[in-house]
Amino acid sequence: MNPTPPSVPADSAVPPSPAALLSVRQVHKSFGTTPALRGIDLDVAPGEVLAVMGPSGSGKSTLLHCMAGVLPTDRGTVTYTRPGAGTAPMVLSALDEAARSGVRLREFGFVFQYGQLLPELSAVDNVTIPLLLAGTRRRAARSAATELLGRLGLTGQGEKHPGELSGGQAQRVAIARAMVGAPAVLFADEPTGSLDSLASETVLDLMLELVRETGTTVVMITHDPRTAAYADREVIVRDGTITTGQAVLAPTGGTDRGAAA
Ligand SMILES: Nc1ncnc2c1ncn2[C@@H]1O[C@H](COP(=O)(O)OP(=O)(O)OP(=O)(O)O)[C@@H](O)[C@H]1O
Repeated sequence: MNPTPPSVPADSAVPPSPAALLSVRQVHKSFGTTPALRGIDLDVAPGEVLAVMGPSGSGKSTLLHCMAGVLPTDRGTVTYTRPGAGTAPMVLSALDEAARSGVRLREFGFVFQYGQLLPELSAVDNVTIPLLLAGTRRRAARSAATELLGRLGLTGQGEKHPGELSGGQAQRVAIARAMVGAPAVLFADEPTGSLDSLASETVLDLMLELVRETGTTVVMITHDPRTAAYADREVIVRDGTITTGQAVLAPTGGTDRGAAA
């Protein structure tokens, strides 16, 4: 991979933040004639848990997909700086699909609301998939997957298939699968949206404990204020722009709640 040096988009007043792990500047994205994002500026600090809230259709999932390099942007930049000393920022939005896909595989984990586990595989086999794709040997992959499932409260459940698990257990398997490759960023789109409040609490408690321990940065979409309360910071997207919350890090790299929009 050849990291591209960050550049300042012509229509952005604020350059990408050097303190951010992900720095979004003036991102626009339309589907045909439907504008989904209309000039988003957003930073995510390393190790931060960010909640993205907003009404249905406001652009949250599109934003997450642009930040994660799933979707190309129409305009603006998404700059990603891999954690660790001396790593050069890369303009993710300037990479082609193959290069973005490589970054996603190596650096990012994903959890969605539904349907992300392969029903014909056991829980442990679902979790081993990313490791096997990355070239880990089967025995080591199974051992890592079993340990992580245990860490998420699923000791002894590894041989069950997704259809034999409760919704909360299945989401914990999905989190294990997203986290087993030690991603730098976990992107979660309504990770507990299909669960009742008790199961949701268990899943969030375990997920947050794990990401805090590993220092994983989290970008989490949610409609639920109780879920957003788990985050360090919250922004609200309306009509394709961020209308509430501190979107851009203070120049020192810290949070500056006084600068909230
Ligand atoms: N693949 C697509 N094709 C066409 N329009 C799309 C597509 N994806 C999103 N849109 C449109 O873009 C806008 C933003 O959608 P998006 O899914 O990002 O919103 P959201 O805030 O995540 O909504 P929800 O909370 O309901 O999931 C909406 O008008 C939506 O209809």
